[in-house]
Amino acid sequence: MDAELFPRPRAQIAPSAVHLPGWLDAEHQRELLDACREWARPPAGLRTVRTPGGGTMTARQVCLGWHWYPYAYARTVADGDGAPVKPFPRRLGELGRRAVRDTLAGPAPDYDIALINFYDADARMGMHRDSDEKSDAPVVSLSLGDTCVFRFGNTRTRTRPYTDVELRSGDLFVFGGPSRLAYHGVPRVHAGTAPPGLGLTGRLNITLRVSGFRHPAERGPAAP
Ligand SMILES: O=C(O)CCC(=O)C(=O)O
Ligand SMILES: [Fe+2]
Repeated sequence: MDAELFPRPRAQIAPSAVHLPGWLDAEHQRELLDACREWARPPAGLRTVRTPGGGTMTARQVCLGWHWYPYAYARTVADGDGAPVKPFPRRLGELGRRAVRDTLAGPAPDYDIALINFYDADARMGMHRDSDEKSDAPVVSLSLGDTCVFRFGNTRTRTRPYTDVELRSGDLFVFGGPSRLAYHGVPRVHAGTAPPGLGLTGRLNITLRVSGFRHPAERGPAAP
């Protein structure tokens, strides 16, 4: 990571919601970026997500382990090329458990879902809750590339009170416990702020979740 004039401290943003700046060093960021480039390739690669209202999400996405689409999970890219979702890599599970150990007390979860979002300079993500899982295990979020504004709110409304946090390349954000279902979003990406040595134009976010699914029927509505 680039040397910083003032180190950014760890911060608790809400109960059981922790921001750990610079958690991944430059080498781990590059390794994760290389892996994301592989995962983004077809089949079951990076895609534009269409919402039921006829809109599209501006962040493009690829899923590992379980395929998320608005608003359920499937084993195949039910809203895309129909290919089986790529497996959830063991090393992401280890990374997720380490992330939780370094931020929150409590058991180390068995992660089985990764959502990888790619943001170009104009991409955003509206305020939403990660509520399609059947587990209250903490969500782990890793950022690579351009800095963004991550808005972390409350469990009741999409609006205030919320806290705007700057997430930079290598930062970790974990939210669980009473904040697991808090609304959050990305109102802004600062173009051209990625570390020069990383080799990424734009921003990648890797979100790890526990599905809690035991039976296929538990994953939500049937595929379209
Ligand atoms: O890009 C981010 O930092 C947030 C992503 C997110 O909230 C999600 O994928 O559900
Ligand atoms: Fe989310």
